[in-house]
Amino acid sequence: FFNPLGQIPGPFWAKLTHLWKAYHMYKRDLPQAILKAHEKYGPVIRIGPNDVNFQSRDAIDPIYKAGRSMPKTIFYDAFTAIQPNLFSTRDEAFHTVRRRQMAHSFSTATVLKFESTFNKHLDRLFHNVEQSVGKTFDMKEFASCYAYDVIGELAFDKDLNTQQHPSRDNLPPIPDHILLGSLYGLVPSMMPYSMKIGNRLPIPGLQKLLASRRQLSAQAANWVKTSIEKHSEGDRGSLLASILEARDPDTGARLTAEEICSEAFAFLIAGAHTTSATVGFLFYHLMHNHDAAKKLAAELSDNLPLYQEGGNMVLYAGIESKLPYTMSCIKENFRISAVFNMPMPRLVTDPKGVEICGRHIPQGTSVSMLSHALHHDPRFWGSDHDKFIPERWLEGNISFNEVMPFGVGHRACIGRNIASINLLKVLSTLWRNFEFLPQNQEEILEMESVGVGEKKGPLLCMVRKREK
Ligand code: HEM
Repeated sequence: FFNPLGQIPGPFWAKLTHLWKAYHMYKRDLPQAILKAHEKYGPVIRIGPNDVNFQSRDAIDPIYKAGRSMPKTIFYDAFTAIQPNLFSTRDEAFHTVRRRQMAHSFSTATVLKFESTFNKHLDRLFHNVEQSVGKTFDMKEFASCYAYDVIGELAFDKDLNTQQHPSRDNLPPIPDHILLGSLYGLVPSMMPYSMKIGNRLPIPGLQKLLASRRQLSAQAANWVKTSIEKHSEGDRGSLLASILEARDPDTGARLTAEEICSEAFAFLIAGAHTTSATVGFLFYHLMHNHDAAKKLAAELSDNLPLYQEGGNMVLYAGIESKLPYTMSCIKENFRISAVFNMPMPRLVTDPKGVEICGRHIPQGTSVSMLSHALHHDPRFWGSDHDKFIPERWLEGNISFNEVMPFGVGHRACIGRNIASINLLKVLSTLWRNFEFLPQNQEEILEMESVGVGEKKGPLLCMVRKREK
């Protein structure tokens, strides 16, 4: 009766307890549950006792472009692995300095200096796909190993080479780490205790996961230590080397070994699964949409030569403008299957509260948006929002600002250039040289999300090599 959010509709249990979100996160269907709740209750809903979620582009600016007055909420504390890092910190002053310190290392110009790293791993991916001609294989598994190797080498300056024997069993359980963080973070009242309690609960699966997390972070610390030892002044030949050279813009101070380790670890967690899941969805959509696949192949063959192993890899510079249809496939995939699917919560700190979509939201409320819900809003995208239609980006005059796969504002993804370059190179190289065919043309796409969504189950396919 007296709760100022009492008038905002939403699922019954969500108004009473954070466990509604945690339950759906555990079931790996939180994005679908929130979208369904929007379909039932409208664009402004309660997804927790103190959480309001918006499905309207009018909410983007007041939530994500209000700067320091809307910091991240306690949800993100669960993603602090070693020390506070750029992704997880709630301290806006800390964030400003750290982001300025590292921004240069993520600019397009800097990332393109590491293009040979992308090429090396893409060559291995190419080789693995080529070796699979005539067989059925899981493209998701290939993409996971590829993404882990590329992001691992960028973050740690170390060739992890899981593509040598591409198997999910050789990868650390990054999706499980994300699930654990998301579950801990979604029940804020438990946050100060959940990590401590989690360490003591006699649940074998949980203890195995926590042990693998400790092992990965110890390994990461070792890799960073080795890199620091071999680093020489002025060397910016890799992302890690570039970060080792990064300075605090005010004091000129460099990041300490622990700080670098924490950031590098976060790059792996934030960058590897998001990239491989995006590749998985993109290849699924193209394999199940003949027209789009044909147009894509035609554009690529008009503009790019076939890749001969050991020859020259597709170079990023200048290809974006030559490949409008390819770019629209990538954009449409980001829309229809946005992988970053945690509601990105921000805290209202203004004592007067804020006005969002005509609603007064009081101080202390957690407000959020979910890409999946925004990208499937039929009021904006039409009744065919569930269809993969790259043409909407060419004909509809729609701007990429209508979607938010990388977040928005000062906390948006710092790795966006890495992800975009990676995707364009992978898609153009593989689709130019191979025809991908799904094992099951009738398969219906289902997403499962641990906070980052991926196609449920394997992506079984076959390939034919293109001759011209
Ligand atoms: C397709 C790939 C990717 C997607 C869809 C994606 C998506 C996102 C999103 C939506 C956010 C905002 C999160 C929020 O506000 O809660 C974010 C932040 C972030 N991402 Fe990515 N990301 C991708 C790749 C990467 C890569 C490759 C890296 C690093 C190598 C990376 C590092 C980060 C970091 C450090 C942040 C926090 C930025 C800040 O708070 O200043 N991401 N990402």
